[in-house]
Amino acid sequence: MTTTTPDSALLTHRHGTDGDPGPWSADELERRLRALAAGRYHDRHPFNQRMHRGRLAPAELRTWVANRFYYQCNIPVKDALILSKLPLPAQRRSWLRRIQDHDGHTDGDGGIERWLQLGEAVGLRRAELLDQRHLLPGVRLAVDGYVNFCRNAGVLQAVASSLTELCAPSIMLTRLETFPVHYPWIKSAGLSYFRGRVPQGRRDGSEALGWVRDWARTSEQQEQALAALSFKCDVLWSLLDSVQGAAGRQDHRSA
Ligand SMILES: O=C(O)c1cc(C(=O)O)c2c(n1)C(=O)C(=O)c1cc(C(=O)O)[nH]c1-2
Repeated sequence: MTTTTPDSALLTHRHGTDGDPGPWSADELERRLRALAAGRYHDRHPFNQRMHRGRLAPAELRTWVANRFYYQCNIPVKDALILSKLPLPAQRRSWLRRIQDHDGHTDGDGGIERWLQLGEAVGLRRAELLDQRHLLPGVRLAVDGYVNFCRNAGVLQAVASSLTELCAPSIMLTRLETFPVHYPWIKSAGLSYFRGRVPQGRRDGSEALGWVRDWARTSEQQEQALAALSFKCDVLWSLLDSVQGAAGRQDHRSA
């Protein structure tokens, strides 16, 4: 079992007077959101670290790809829930792009299709991903937890929970650099999901950050935004804890 770095100081510590600390400036809120994400992001998880150092066996990579598929499938679902909470046409138009990025405009494109191609490149048949036969209970719980969070939370918290995307482009670039070196058996075409997410993640992360800066004006709202991001870091971390646990059991069987 691995744990995330506790960072309750980021959630609570304020400089103020007379017991009424007052809200942070938008820049200070952004600094705290970025610091929280940088300290708790799943690029620090031992499973991702092993992946990026080329230490995963093909079966472990397949377990990760098959399980992450459930996350991929649910991203547009949670984005539809968020879209339904956005009050303005321009905001909904903009958020709609995220759903299209994953679902595509036709059957043959979009992020979910590209993840299926990644699956094929690591040796998984499409049917194996689509029928969820490899889905681990802990991964289902973590992803369903994220979707339900976005269903039940207010729009500020739901949008703030997507802010892990501030860190996602860099993890995509790490995979694009390290996979060809460490896993040359994976065809380059299979990595197109990661290529596509670099500009998409940058665009989405900065849009969501701008909205959160704008909306989180009170101390309570700012703390809600930080707590939402903290929760999302836990979702990603738990997902990898489950995948790592299953990979350990695979090792045990083959030992
Ligand atoms: O592979 C990753 O490490 C990673 C992380 C994240 C993230 O940080 O939430 C996302 C993605 N990938 C991703 O591909 C993606 O489409 C995505 C959408 C979101 C979101 O919360 O809206 N996060 C992520």
